[in-house]
Amino acid sequence: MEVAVLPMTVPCIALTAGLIVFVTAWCLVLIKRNITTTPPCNKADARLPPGSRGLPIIGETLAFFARSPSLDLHAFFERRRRRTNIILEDLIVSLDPDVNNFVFQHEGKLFQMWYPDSAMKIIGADSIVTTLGSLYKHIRNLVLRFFGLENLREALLHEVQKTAQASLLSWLNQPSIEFKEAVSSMIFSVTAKKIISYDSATSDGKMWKHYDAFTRGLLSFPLCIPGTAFYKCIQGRKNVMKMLKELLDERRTKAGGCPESIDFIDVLVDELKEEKPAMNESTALDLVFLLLFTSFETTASAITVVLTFLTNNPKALQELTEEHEHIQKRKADPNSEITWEEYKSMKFTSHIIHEALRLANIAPGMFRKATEDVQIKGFSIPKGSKIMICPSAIHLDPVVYKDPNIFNPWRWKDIAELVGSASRDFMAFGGGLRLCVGADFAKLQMSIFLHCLVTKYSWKAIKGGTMVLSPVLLFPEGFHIQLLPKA
Ligand code: HEM
Repeated sequence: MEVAVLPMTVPCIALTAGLIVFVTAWCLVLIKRNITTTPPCNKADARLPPGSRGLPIIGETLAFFARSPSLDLHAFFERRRRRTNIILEDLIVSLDPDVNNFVFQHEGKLFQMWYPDSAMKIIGADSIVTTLGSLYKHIRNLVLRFFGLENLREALLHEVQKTAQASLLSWLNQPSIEFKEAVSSMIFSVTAKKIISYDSATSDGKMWKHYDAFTRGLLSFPLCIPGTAFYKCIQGRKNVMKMLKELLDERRTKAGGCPESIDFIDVLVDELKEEKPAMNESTALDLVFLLLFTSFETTASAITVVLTFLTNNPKALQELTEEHEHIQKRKADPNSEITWEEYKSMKFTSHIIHEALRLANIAPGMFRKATEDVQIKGFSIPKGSKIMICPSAIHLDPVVYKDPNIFNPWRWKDIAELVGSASRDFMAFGGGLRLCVGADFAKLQMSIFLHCLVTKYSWKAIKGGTMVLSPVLLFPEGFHIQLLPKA
């Protein structure tokens, strides 16, 4: 057993897969795949997790950031998986599924969400991430009014389908499109319409441009001086926030619109107008900023991963296509929209999505803080310790998933259907109380997009498509494809 204390700069995909954050922190790395189960111990007997300090100042930063040329477990984690090795002071990196599960199960009691200050600078100091207790529940319910199952069924199913069809058609005559960029913009137009009534056809594209600058800078070195990508990222956020503030002020002075055209920002304006508002303006604006961002960046990455796997797996593509052609054939009117029941019948599609998310580990780390002294498996985690939960350890565990590095959507046929998008062995959307609020929406968008794609089109890979972990998922050369009409 050893203790690893790492002063390091940690990039993490914070909330969702898209929230890539640079963090400068002193970290203790706890990583342990095979911690021996010890009998319940007295607090006095419990040991701090073992590990080792890295180099002075930089700790194990370089190893953590090193680019891994595949989706296999990142070398930084793999090395530690074989050791009994926990954290210590500020950051415990947990690769242990029992510990991960324990933390999720005790959310709000023994642990609470925590992200480092530098991450909060990017996602907003008053974001949903920092909210706790009844305010958190209130905000989560507000978000679910727009992105929960009822609204998915009543409104978003239709809107997602319409947008996917129009986007695919617009890509058809182009010699090459960078797929992730194109999908990001498509998704942004759906979610931004719901959140701020953004109309991609009439907009001047400024907000999308600022978000784009923000996203590109997220993976850069956090040096905030003019000219650097990180500086542009921060400027991108400032510009978006300015636009959102102007929009909020404008809506405040307007009389209420008709119920059908109410968007998320209208709901927030009503909240702020209350005599004792549950949230303040800053919380409202940070929420809108985060929702807009997470909703497109994460899902676009996920769809790109799916397309990459399908390109290299003709058998999976064929079974997927058959599933959707079957749905199409059973329709009385082939041009009618996908119904909720048809969407729910897309079983193989959901296997593809879960398999891609399992392998891609779009959100490689989730951060929590211990609010009490906690004993887990014979180790002591002192109150105030910060923990990074790493789902890739379980997603790539050969005991849980046979041949874990192989894309095998068929394995999901033997796995019990997930209740609420997560299980002890599947944490792509997190777990516990803080489970991703957009999980159902993301899966719906992916499924409907795939339906529209495989029933009408085929594609040819032109360039790129390589996926690497750094430790966040990257497409260093993008993924350029040509969309073709189906033969
Ligand atoms: C494939 C797509 C997505 C993935 C892989 C993903 C992943 C995640 C993960 C792992 C978390 C938990 C973070 C933590 O526990 O620290 C999370 C939280 C969150 N996600 Fe997603 N997400 C996706 C799509 C979306 C979408 C479409 C939305 C917006 C509609 C969204 C909004 C959020 C929000 C607001 C939270 C914070 C929830 C809370 O604190 O309770 N995500 N996501």
